[in-house]
Amino acid sequence: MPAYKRILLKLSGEALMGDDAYGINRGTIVRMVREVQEITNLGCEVAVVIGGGNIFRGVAGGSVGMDRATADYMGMLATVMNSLALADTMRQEGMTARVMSAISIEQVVEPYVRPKALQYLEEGKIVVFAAGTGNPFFTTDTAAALRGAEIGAEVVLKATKVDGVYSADPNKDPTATRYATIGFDEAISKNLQVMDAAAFALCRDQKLPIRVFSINKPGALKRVVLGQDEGTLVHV
Ligand SMILES: Nc1ncnc2c1ncn2[C@@H]1O[C@H](COP(=O)(O)OP(=O)(O)O)[C@@H](O)[C@H]1O
Ligand SMILES: O=c1ccn([C@@H]2O[C@H](COP(=O)(O)OP(=O)(O)O)[C@@H](O)[C@H]2O)c(=O)[nH]1
Repeated sequence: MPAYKRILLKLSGEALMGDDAYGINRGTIVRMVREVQEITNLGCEVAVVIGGGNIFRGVAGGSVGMDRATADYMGMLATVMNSLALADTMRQEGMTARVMSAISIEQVVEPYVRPKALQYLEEGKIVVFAAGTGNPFFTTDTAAALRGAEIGAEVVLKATKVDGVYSADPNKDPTATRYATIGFDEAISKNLQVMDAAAFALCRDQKLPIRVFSINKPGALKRVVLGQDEGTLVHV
């Protein structure tokens, strides 16, 4: 029995590269999709937000002198590409997915319309939310928090390159230790960078818990959905 009826899964765009230098690694995307299939088979309704860092990050564009908002729109378009790739891989694996975009690009994907997204979820289809929040200066983590709240998800699952929330960035500080659970207020006040403060604050206000876990650990997503101890729970 899954611990959750409806979840919002945030997949790292950057992790899609696998061991490649950029872009979408075939083996990696297929593996991610099969893990999602396992949890839909458990009877879980799944909505997905995927990042774009494997193709373009607004902060990176901004740092080389590009207009930040323009760079962010490029980042949002990168998430549309990843969303299309993800939904197509789902189709190949026998699942039904629908991509909905926060920015209108109607010849390519349908626009985000909340009641329609809810309908798809009730029909057992996987909904992939593309283009983040549709606004520059935000991230796909914020989009995950926003859409998670909108669809009434019971939890936001952040599948990322680290296996949880640490006391400091574990890639920079080898003495950092992992939290089993942490409150939103503590995560925000300690300025833990695993997710941006806007995403944390939105989830805190909506009482929507977040679980952070490794995207590279086989079976971790299923363990999380079954309510087993995995990664870090960020709670109210
Ligand atoms: N306190 C922390 N705990 C865990 N990871 C952290 C922390 N601070 C910074 N990080 C970094 O945050 C990264 C995950 O965030 P991000 O780059 O936004 O991932 P994603 O591609 O999943 O959106 C990790 O790879 C890690 O290096
Ligand atoms: O609501 C949003 C979501 C995303 N982005 C842009 O899209 C990029 C890709 O998303 P993100 O960095 O969150 O992807 P990930 O970390 O998962 O690879 C971001 O850097 C932003 O430039 C944005 O401007 N608004």
